[in-house]
Amino acid sequence: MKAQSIKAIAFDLDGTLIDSVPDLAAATQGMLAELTLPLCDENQVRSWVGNGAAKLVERALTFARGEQATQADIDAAMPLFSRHYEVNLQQHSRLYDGVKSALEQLVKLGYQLAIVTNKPYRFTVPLLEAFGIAHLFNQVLGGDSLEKMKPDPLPLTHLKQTWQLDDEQLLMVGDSRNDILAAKAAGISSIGLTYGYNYGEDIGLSGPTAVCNTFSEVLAQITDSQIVLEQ
Ligand SMILES: O=C(O)COP(=O)(O)O
Ligand SMILES: [Mg+2]
Repeated sequence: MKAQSIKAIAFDLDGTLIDSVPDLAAATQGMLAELTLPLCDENQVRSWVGNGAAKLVERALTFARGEQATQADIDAAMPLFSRHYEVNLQQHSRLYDGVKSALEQLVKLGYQLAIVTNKPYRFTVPLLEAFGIAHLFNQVLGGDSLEKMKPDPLPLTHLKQTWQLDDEQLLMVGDSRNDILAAKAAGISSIGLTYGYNYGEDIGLSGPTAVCNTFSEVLAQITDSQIVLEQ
């Protein structure tokens, strides 16, 4: 499959465009403190991100209680986490280097861009707006926008249907095995980034079509006609 056939790109958010762990960690700490449970550290939170906010809360509670959190625990803690996170979405988070200019360049070149994140939708749009990149995306899918989230292919197959794209016309770019697994299950190519969060695991082990170390390399991969993405 050639890079030239790509028309649309689905970007993951946390660990791909935005280093969001500092604020996710602060919200997790705030939640644990309110529940008078032992606190965790930022590195632990980094290893818990990837399957949406409810899963992060479940992993934090399981750690703090020393036993598997029940659904009732999670349901009770979720509003606390959400309250802390929504007022501090971008206190300490930052866009990774080169992200904004590369996205602007891709839009200029005529690519359609989407966000396909496992983060709940209500946190996703304000975060994109806060960083001044919301207008660059034609579609934003949060982890709760459809019935299933990554690694299920549903958000990507939904995008293919909505935009009437063939498999080789859509590319997924992400930092987690969930992004790569979703892309594979949807039958599309993927670029795996090495700098994000992937449960401490090498993204190459998930078998993305290509691996990039920086966001600028992603732009080069997509726009450099020399480079062929082999499916
Ligand atoms: O919220 C998460 O757990 C991960 O979000 P992401 O899919 O944007 O990496
Ligand atoms: Mg991610």
